[in-house]
Amino acid sequence: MSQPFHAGGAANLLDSRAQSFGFLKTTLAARLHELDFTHFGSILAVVGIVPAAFRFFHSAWQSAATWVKRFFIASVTIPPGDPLNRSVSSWILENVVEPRHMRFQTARTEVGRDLEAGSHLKKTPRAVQYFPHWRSEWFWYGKTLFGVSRSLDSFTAGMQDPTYDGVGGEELTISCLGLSATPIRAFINKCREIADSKAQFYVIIYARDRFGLSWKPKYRKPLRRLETVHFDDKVKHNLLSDIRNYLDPRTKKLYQSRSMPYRRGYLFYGPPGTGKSSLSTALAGEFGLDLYEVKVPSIANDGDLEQMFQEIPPRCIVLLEDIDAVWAGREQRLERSICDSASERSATPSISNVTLSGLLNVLDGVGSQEGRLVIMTTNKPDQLDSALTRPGRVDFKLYLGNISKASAEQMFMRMFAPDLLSWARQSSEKSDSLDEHISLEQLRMLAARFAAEIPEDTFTPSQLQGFFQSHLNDVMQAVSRISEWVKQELPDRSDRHLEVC
Ligand SMILES: Nc1ncnc2c1ncn2[C@@H]1O[C@H](COP(=O)(O)OP(=O)(O)OP(=O)(O)O)[C@@H](O)[C@H]1O
Repeated sequence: MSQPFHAGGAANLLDSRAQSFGFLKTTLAARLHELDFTHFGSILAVVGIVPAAFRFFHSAWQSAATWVKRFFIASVTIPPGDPLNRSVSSWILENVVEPRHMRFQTARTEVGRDLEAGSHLKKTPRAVQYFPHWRSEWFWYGKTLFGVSRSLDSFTAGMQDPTYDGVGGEELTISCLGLSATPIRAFINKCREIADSKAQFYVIIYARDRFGLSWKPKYRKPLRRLETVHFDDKVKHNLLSDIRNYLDPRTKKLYQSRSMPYRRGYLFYGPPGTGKSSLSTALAGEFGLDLYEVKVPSIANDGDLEQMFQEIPPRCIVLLEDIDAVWAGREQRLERSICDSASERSATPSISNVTLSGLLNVLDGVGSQEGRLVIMTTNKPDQLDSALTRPGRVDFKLYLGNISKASAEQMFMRMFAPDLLSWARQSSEKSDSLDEHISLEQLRMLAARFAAEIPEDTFTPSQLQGFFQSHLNDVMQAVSRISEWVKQELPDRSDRHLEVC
């Protein structure tokens, strides 16, 4: 049943509201009567003066700061992208910015890393990276107070490049109180020493930035020891002594005193997956050199190539990978891009306008720099122009081929020997399981048994690496399954060979 409507209740409510408004009205009227309007004038005058006073103090502060800067502050500015910038920025991040737990941060989705927690899901959530958003900081180093400021103009643009890790890409200015920049130089040197001592465990690979305007450190790869790249020991020894001799400062003087250009070129050739790139990176680590990756097909013209080479420092490795592919198929690609419709054309990979003579010119032309080590790699050495491989441009040719029995044995030891340590630890914890673990001597015997199954010069090292990847957890299984794997792979190889023919 519906409730009856009581008009009396509503009327009471209206009455009580009317009473309270009346009370407010009378109180306000009484207060306004008491007010002296001359006070309003003073309040307005004070309020009007505040901005003017603020402007005055602000400009006084700025002039004082400029004056102090001019006479009492020394500063050093480091341009963005310079390796020194990275060294100093890393120190400041680690020792000043991160401990202060900045409240302002920049976040972006990390490329190439998924959150492991979600790996059971079909669509794995991607990890998020956070970067402190700092502009200027003060800090003590020893007994000196330093200031550091960072120009953030390029920071947001740099963040759009997934390979940029937020370190070293912005102009830095370090300052300190005093009339000399010596304390800043000492500080910068210290940062460099620390960075160098850390970098000895990494190879830094430089590549052109997205716009092709400057060199940027693209990857920091953990050092790969030369022992992990398997090929003929004698050839390896010759290669190493050749490079060691070239990098010796006495060789430079000898070359210069005899008016010979101080350059050395290397050509690594052989089938795909035989270690040409791996060897280049391992050599950079062995000799403590940075590696500059030159991708000729993505360079617009000879002028850009020349500019790139001019910006490469003298002591480093310049790597030109798959050099045969640069001009191969260019005619077909050109034809295709002329015939294709506009939309299809935009999807066609860009065609390099770099000419062979442009490349020869940067390698050993009149204006080319000296002291570098140029490595070219190719799968098809016979397709290279003889001008590119003549002595002076290529001084050492190295063939990397299929794996030998000896190298297969070394590879086996490399795959399983690191486990010896953990086996030893486990066996000391559980004395009853001692028999299950293998000694170094036993492992050597297994390696010999394994290598005996591998036909000489038949499989590429990367093929064998693929086999190890699926048997890493069980050394005995690796030995027992290898003959079966060889049988499986061999017919495949002959089929493929027939197809190619
Ligand atoms: N000689 C080798 N010793 C050890 N590992 C090797 C060797 N050759 C290849 N590998 C392994 O195989 C993989 C591919 O090697 P890499 O890229 O160096 O070969 P590549 O000859 O440069 O191939 P491509 O010509 O296709 O560029 C790497 O993971 C590497 O560890």
